[in-house]
Amino acid sequence: MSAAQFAIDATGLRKRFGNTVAVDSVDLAVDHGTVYGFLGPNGAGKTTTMRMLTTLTRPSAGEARIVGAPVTDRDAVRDSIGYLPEDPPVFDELTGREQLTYFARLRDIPTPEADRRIDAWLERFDLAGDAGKRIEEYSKGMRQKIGLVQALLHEPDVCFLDEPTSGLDPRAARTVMNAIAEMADEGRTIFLSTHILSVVEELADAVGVLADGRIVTEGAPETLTRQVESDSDPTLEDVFLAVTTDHGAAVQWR
Ligand SMILES: Nc1ncnc2c1ncn2[C@@H]1O[C@H](COP(=O)(O)OP(=O)(O)OP(=O)(O)O)[C@@H](O)[C@H]1O
Repeated sequence: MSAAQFAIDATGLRKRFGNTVAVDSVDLAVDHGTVYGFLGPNGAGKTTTMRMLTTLTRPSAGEARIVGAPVTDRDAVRDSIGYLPEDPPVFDELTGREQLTYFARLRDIPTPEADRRIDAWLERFDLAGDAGKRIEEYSKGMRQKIGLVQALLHEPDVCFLDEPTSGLDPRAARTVMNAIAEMADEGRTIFLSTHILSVVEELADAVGVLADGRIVTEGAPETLTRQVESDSDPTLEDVFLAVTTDHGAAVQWR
């Protein structure tokens, strides 16, 4: 593990598309070996932030580092990160196994080790029997599983996961959640963006809520829920509603 203080750190991160400020000024300091839940309404700027942190979009201003390496230096960051985007990049004409083998080559994983990891993941995700089918024949959930495996195959220090349980049946979603918890136990860092708050409630050590391109609240889930007034036991949903709307909310921020 690197000597960098944080797995992810960002200062004043900003992205403008023409007249649209997608990400305004985001500061982050995510500890090694933790799960960071990244929440926010549709259009808040979560994907754009993740694309900047994974070197896919260049920031308009500000800085970010992954395990100490600047995100503007793709070669320095590449091996440390894995990214599951909302629509995983897969080739319809390849089989599931071919897709993963192709990705393993791109990541320079030696073949025997790649085969071992691919077999283990396919087994874990109940995909072993379909590994020889072309991806065009896969269901949404099967594609999602392939996308997730290819994000994790090189065992990166920092994983960015956009809706990792989207489209998955409850058993597969549970497998993914267990895998995320295991990765954090191994010292990896997971930056988890999802609208499924129960997933964040279960897994996240810290939560940041983005609205209009800015982090409007951040902290441990139990710290955030303590700050919200609700008739029943406050949840992250109450926190989300309180900090992302200033009118009509059933809950109030203390
Ligand atoms: N390539 C682009 N060109 C122009 N505007 C963009 C581009 N990408 C994103 N935006 C805009 O930036 C803002 C933030 O979008 P982004 O996709 O980051 O939000 P999000 O929080 O991931 O939303 P969702 O939860 O719906 O996935 C939106 O207003 C969006 O229209």
